Amino acid sequence: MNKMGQAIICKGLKKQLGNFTLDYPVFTVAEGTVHGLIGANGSGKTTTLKLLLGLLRQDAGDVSVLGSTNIGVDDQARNSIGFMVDGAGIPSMLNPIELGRLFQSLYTYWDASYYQQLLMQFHLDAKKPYRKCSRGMKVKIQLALALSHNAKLLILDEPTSGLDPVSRDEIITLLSRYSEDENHTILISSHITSDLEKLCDYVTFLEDGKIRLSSEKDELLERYRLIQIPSTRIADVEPNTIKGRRDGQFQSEFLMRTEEVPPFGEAQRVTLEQIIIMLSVGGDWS
Ligand SMILES: Nc1ncnc2c1ncn2[C@@H]1O[C@H](COP(=O)(O)OP(=O)(O)OP(=O)(O)O)[C@@H](O)[C@H]1O
Repeated sequence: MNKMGQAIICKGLKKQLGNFTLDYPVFTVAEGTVHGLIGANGSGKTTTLKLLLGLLRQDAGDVSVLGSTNIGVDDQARNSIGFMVDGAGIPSMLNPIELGRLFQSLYTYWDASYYQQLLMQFHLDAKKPYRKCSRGMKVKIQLALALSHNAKLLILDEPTSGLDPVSRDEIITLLSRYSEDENHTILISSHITSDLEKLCDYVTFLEDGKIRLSSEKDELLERYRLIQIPSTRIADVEPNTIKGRRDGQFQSEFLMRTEEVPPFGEAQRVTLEQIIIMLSVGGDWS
């Protein structure tokens, strides 16, 4: 992992869309890392990625992606970024072969044979127009297009959503392989936390347009433990140490900082999903 610089830097980023306000004092993605954006529906993941790609214009603040502050008009930056967001940039009447030709004309370093290989690997019908493809097929076509011009940075919105388990695993493996090159960076949004747990070095949790937590994944998984406490011992737990809780009839399950686990509690390791659920339902993010 190369932590020489930042592939993405946002400062004072603000965007208002109807009643929704996105507000990030600071958000960064380190070069050579895989960074996951997690958040409930409507928390601002797609809006974030569109702002980074210049598909939306911010109301305030600075965005720098691979050193460019305006990637919409910066050819070099555009060549270095592969993205999939909401089917943006895909003329839906074209089939995968025609899309390949179009992208070849747009990207300097287009790798036609790798694109062909991905179409075959994904079992895609190269002659079926994009608009007639299933949701899963569309995701795969977008991924094949994003991965075939030797991009240094991938910005991917929900690349595994709508895919069957085998296809999801295939995509995770493909992205893992891509990330082995220390010059490659991925920013990926998803609500499938198990996918992000496999893939990411860093995770950022969004809630209602705000960054609640941004951390190295392994550090985060070490930071918390789940504890089962019988109802009879709950009064012995210092309330400030309970970061999240789920109460059952005879016992409660607490999310606690690892160093604050009481000696009478049986501590278990947590998954990213458990951390999010426990913190999101009235938990203490501090
Ligand atoms: N053009 C728009 N006009 C008004 N509100 C918008 C517009 N685009 C997005 N929003 C609102 O901004 C909020 C954030 O939307 P966004 O698509 O970024 O969320 P998300 O985290 O990607 O959600 P999901 O997981 O459902 O894809 C939502 O409340 C959405 O309704």
